[in-house]
Amino acid sequence: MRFTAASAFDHAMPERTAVLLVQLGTPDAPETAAVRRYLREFLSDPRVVEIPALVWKPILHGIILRTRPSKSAHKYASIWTPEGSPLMVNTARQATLLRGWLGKQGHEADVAFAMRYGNPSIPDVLRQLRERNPKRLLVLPLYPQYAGSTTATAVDAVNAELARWRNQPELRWVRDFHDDEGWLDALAGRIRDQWEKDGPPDKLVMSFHGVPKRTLLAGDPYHCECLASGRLLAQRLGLGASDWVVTFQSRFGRAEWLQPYTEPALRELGKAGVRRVDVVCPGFLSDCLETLEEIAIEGKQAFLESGGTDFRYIACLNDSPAFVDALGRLAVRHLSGWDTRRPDPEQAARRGDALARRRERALAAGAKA
Ligand SMILES: C=CC1=C(C)c2cc3[nH]c(cc4nc(cc5[nH]c(cc1n2)c(C)c5CCC(=O)O)C(CCC(=O)O)=C4C)c(C)c3C=C
Ligand SMILES: [Fe+2]
Ligand SMILES: [Fe+2]
Repeated sequence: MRFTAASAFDHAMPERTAVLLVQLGTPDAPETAAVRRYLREFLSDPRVVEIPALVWKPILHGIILRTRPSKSAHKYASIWTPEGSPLMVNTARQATLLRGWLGKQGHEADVAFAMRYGNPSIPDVLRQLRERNPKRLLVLPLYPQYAGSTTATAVDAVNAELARWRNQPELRWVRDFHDDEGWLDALAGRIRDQWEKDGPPDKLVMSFHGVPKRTLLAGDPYHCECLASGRLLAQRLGLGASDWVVTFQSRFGRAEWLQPYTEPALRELGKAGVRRVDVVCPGFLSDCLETLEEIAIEGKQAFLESGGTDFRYIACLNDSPAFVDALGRLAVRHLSGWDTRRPDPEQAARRGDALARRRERALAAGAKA
C-alpha cells in the first residue's frame, strides 16, 4: 500500500469536533415541481409512512404525488419570504447563532445544518464537514420530542452516509430534549412576554404535530413526551388544569392519528363560548408551513368561524437569544468529555509550524515514491 502525502497530513491534523443540526426539510421553491420532489422523498421514507411499499407506492405515485403538490405549493406560496422558506431561513440562523454562542464560550467546533429531505442534504453536508477531518460528530435533530418519523430517521440518514466512510468520527446524538429546563424556560418566557402585553387567554392550546395512533401502540414515545412537555410548560406558566389543552395537528391520510385533533378542538372551543385562545406549537423550533399556514391562518379561521372572537398565534422560538442559549447548553452537555477548548494561539502557531514541516516531508516522500 502506498503511503500518501494526504494520509500523513490527515493524521497530523488537530482533532476537530463537528455539530450537525438536522431539521425536517422543505421544498426548494413554492412551486408544484419542487414540492413534488420534496414530497416524493419525504413520503417514500418507510419511517414516515409505515405502510408496506407494495400497498403504499401505487397510492403515493398514482394519487398523492398527482394531487397534493399543487395544493401544498399554494400554501407554501402564502408563507414564503424573500429569503426563502421560513423553515430554511430559521434553521440557517440557528446554526449561525449556535456557532457564535459556542465560540463565545471558548468551544472550537464546526457547526452546520442539514435537512432530512431536500436541501442541503445530510450526505452533502457531512461530506463538506469531512473536509475539516472531524474526529467527533454530535448530531442534534431539531425536534424536542423523539419520534421514529423524525429523530430516528435523521439518525438513520447520518449513519447511512457514515457507513460509506473509511475514517469515521466518533458519533453522538441528542435523542430528545422534551423536558430540558433551558428549552422549557425559553418557551415559557416567550409566552409570558406575549401575555405581559395583552394578558392571558381563556385557553392556551398547545398544538403538536400528529403521528398515526398505531405508532403509539407500537411503542413510539412521542405521544408521552408531548404530554410531558405540555405539563411542564403549563407548570412553568402557573396554569390550572382547565387553562390549557394539548392537541395534535397536521393529520395525513385516513388512519386514526393522535387525538384530540387541533382544528376540531379549536372549533369546539369556539362553539363552547371560549372567546380568546392562544396557540403555541411546542413541537416546532422554527416557524414553518405547519405553524404559519395551518395554525396562524387556517386554525384562526376555524376558531373565528365557530364563534371565537380573539385568536393569537404565539411564534416559535426561531432565532430568539434565550433559545440559542438553551440549544448551546444542550450541545455543550452532549460534548462533555470531548476536548473542544479553543487551542491557545501560540501553541497553535507552534503546532502549525510543525505541521507544515511534516506536510512538506510527506509531500517530498510522496514525490520520490
Ligand atoms: C405522512 C405522514 C407524516 C408524518 C408521520 C409526519 C410527522 C412529523 N412531521 C413533523 C414536522 C413537520 N412536518 C412538516 C410538513 C409535512 N408533514 C407531512 C406529513 C407527515 N409528517 C407532510 C406531507 C408535510 C408537507 C406539507 C404538506 O404537504 O402538508 C413540516 C413543515 C415543512 C415546511 O417546509 O415548512 C414540519 C416541520 C414532525 C415534528 C412530525 C412528527 C413528530
Ligand atoms: Fe410533518
Ligand atoms: Fe399541514
